[in-house]
Amino acid sequence: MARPSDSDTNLPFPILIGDIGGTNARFALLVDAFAEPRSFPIVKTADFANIDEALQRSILDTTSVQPRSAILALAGPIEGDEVPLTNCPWVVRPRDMIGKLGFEDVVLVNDFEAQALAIASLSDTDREKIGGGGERPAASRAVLGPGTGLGVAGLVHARHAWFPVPGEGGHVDMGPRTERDYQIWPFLEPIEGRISAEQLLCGRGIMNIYRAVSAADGDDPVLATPADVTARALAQEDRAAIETIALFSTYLGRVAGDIAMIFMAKGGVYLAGGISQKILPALRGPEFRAAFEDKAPHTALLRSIPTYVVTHPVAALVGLAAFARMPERFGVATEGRRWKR
Ligand SMILES: Nc1ncnc2c1ncn2[C@@H]1O[C@H](COP(=O)(O)OP(=O)(O)OP(=O)(O)O)[C@@H](O)[C@H]1O
Repeated sequence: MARPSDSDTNLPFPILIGDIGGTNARFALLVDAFAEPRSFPIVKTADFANIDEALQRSILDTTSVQPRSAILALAGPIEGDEVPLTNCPWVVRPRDMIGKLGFEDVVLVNDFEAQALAIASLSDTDREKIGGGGERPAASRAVLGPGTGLGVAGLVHARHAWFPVPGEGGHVDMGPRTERDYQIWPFLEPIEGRISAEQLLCGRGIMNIYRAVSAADGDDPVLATPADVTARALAQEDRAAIETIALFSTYLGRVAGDIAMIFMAKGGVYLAGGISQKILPALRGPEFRAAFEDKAPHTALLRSIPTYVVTHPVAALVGLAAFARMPERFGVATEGRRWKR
């Protein structure tokens, strides 16, 4: 009978690792602690009725290696034996994975916990530095990821290990600060009266800012998707789109600076999520870093903190692979989220 276990011992290889978001699921297989991860094509969650079918058809049917355990990062809170995903109809049932797919051991973690694991070990080829001082290898770090939503996590170094600290930091309050903010704010769409960071800093947030900029100027919004807005902005073709992405960069810098102060993240603040990579040229501009540093009385502190855009295409899998190989390097508690045969 599969039961949640509180044991923190190593998982048996081969280990399947997976990062399952609202839109895409990315998987890789670790045959042993030393081999390079074998990756599989990214699958669309909408193409499969459930995760078991996706694993069977896109992984298990395509390899002779039978994974003995799985570590899956999920976009959603992990509670109980049935875990529904945010923004996707899949429900992950570890007991079914053990009973039907041949796994002996299944661990579930939060998707931003996996992003935090990743930033412990990304090399310079997997990140681009956007300002700030030098590296401090043992200092705390933080990661923010604008994508379908806004994920946030800290990464604390203690007792020779890295401890990921996932939370709901994407839902902190945002307020107007500049004169232009005060013009735009009345037109932003709130949730129950509140403008949270996630109302601005995700795909939906790009549209929220774009429509508010247009409304504040008395213009009709003509662009329909976040990709349209960023494409026009990066091509310097549309005034409202250009301002939208400049404001997005400013607001992302403000929140990133706040998160840096909360975690005292002298080791750096990392921007993950699909959108950071897509607007990288804009993040290299002055707005992001200026807003990040504009934190009197702590301007000098913030100036010293490096910021990075994560450029690795599947960073969460890098984090999960590092954890699978050397769990003792990380303070990841598996109580209540590990199931064994
Ligand atoms: N070129 C683009 N510029 C800005 N935003 C974009 C662009 N293309 C897609 N988006 C938006 O990015 C969001 C998806 O982000 P991302 O790719 O990080 O997904 P995610 O949250 O990791 O999702 P998942 O892991 O569920 O697939 C969507 O809101 C989408 O509208």
